[in-house]
Amino acid sequence: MKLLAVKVECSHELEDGLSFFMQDELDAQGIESRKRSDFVAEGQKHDSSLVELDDIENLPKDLELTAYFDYESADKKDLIKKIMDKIAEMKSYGLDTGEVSISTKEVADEDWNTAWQKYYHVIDFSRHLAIVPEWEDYQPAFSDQKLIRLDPGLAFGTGGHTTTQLVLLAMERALVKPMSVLDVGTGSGILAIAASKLGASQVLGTDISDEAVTAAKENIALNNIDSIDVRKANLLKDIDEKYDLIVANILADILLELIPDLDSHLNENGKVIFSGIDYLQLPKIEKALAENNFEIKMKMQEGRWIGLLIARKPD
Ligand SMILES: C[S@@+](CC[C@H](N)C(=O)[O-])C[C@H]1O[C@@H](n2cnc3c(N)ncnc32)[C@H](O)[C@@H]1O
Repeated sequence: MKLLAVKVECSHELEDGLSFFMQDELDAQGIESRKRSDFVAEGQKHDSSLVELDDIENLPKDLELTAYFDYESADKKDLIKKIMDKIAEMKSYGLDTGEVSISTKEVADEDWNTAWQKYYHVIDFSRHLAIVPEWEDYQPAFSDQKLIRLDPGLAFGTGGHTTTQLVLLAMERALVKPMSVLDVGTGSGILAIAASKLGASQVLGTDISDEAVTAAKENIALNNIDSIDVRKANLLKDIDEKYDLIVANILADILLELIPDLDSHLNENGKVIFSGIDYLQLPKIEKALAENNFEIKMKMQEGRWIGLLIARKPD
């Protein structure tokens, strides 16, 4: 599928309002935000940093928001006009817009998937887990720290993205015994592999994308694990089994489709971990969960991303 990428360079003061507008009113399929201040903060971390400042090409002047639209149905001129009008409206509220420029380009879907993966180094994520690119050496900080070896290829999931890390954190909390785990939207397979390394008894990873299924299988083999299956599937359709833990790091609108099918795929006392939720989209997810008899046991936020640990409401 071809995508139209619309890049808006402006002041960081517009980030929330403009992201919300492009996602909710212009129907962007995804939004990537590059903010100078984030890179500077990452660059100041010690040697476990996810991003080396010196490696960054085209460090943004302030904020770069890139929204991705379906190429076939997008009307480029109309989108630009609506974005410019919105920026003018935000200026009239007294926001500093900075120096605004808008550019567009056509990209293959894969370019979007790999956009996160440019700066990929060892991530010594926690006491229990480190994520190690296939081509790098790493000496575990603890003798029993588990290594997730990865070559994400074209699939999403290097471990560097906040949304993935929120699931890893919640999984460390939730996996208190050898559980069966379903990883919906497995991408590179990172969460399925992490679940297995954290002691899951049996894991299924699914994805709608052929590239992801291939990448996940390769990464599972790289980690010498034989208790993980990978299957192409659209959310929970065509999945018959029940699981103790279901994890899904997918954008909020797709999670909304998944919620009604959760109950029939969860064992008794089963748990669910969601990530990929922009904080502006959280109310929709909270409402849908409540309507389907689920409650939020733990809520995590990093930047604008929300991760949730969820369970059935008690009877
Ligand atoms: C944000 S990535 C998450 C990858 C990995 N699990 C992680 O946490 O880093 C979302 C993944 O969901 C997959 N996906 C999107 N829509 C889907 C659907 N309807 N059913 C299954 N997978 C889907 C995408 O192909 C992509 O690999």
